[in-house]
Amino acid sequence: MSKRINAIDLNVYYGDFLAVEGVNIDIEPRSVTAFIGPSGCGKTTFLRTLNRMHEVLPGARVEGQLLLDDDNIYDTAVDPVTVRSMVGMVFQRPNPFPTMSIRDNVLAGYKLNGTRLSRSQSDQVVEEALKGANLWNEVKDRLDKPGSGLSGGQQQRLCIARTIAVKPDVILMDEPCSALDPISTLAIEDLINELKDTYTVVIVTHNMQQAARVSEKTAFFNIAGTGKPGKLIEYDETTKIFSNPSKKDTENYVSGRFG
Ligand SMILES: Nc1ncnc2c1ncn2[C@@H]1O[C@H](COP(=O)(O)OP(=O)(O)OP(=O)(O)O)[C@@H](O)[C@H]1O
Repeated sequence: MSKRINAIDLNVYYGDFLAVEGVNIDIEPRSVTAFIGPSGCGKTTFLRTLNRMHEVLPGARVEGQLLLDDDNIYDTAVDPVTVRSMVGMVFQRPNPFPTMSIRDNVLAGYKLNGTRLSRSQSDQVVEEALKGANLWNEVKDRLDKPGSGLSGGQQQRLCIARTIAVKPDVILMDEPCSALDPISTLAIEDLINELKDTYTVVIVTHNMQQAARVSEKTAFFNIAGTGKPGKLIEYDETTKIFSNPSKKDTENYVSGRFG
């Protein structure tokens, strides 16, 4: 279920603009890895290369290799749609399909990839995914009501249920709590802590306390100036990054001296 991610000499472009340069990183399965760094250093751009979402933009491309266990997801024979079913993504703003019921939101991945489930199979998928996202007890009596009727934090957990319903190997989260209140944020952080028992979780966050709370490893990205590419500066145990980083830039950033 959970897979190792290994980026080798990864360069990421928007047209001619090299946005992220030369990333080498080995992300462990069944763990939470946080990406931190100042605005514009390429955290989101790099995250979106991990499930080939980057290339949906015209002119956007990637050089280098991205291995999921031993398979390069950028191999010409690999279908990006398959990659996206193995590597799910949760976005900054909860984005349930507003007119769909809670139940249909959870099942959306199956509908999109054309998998037909019997009523009892789909009941089981819905219950398991909502339990996995710590949302079942709150919604089990209103599964046929629209997903848009939930609170922001519940909607984000519904999006996580939708992601885990298709049984991915990796879950990418791009600032999943930035639109949420502190209580909902804590619920998502607790959930992330549980998800790592089953999945490889990678989270972009601006909140350093959050990175410290949820992740085992942290990757610090930085940018030398406007128009320059973002680079991975330091990648280590989260406790080391926050207490005794090896690089001066990391220390300046985590101690709040810039960014
Ligand atoms: N669609 C795009 N087209 C062209 N350039 C882009 C696009 N999206 C991002 N960029 C550029 O790529 C670089 C990295 O941006 P990215 O959003 O990945 O940074 P980030 O570290 O996630 O920033 P933030 O913390 O502000 O979200 C920036 O210079 C940005 O302007």
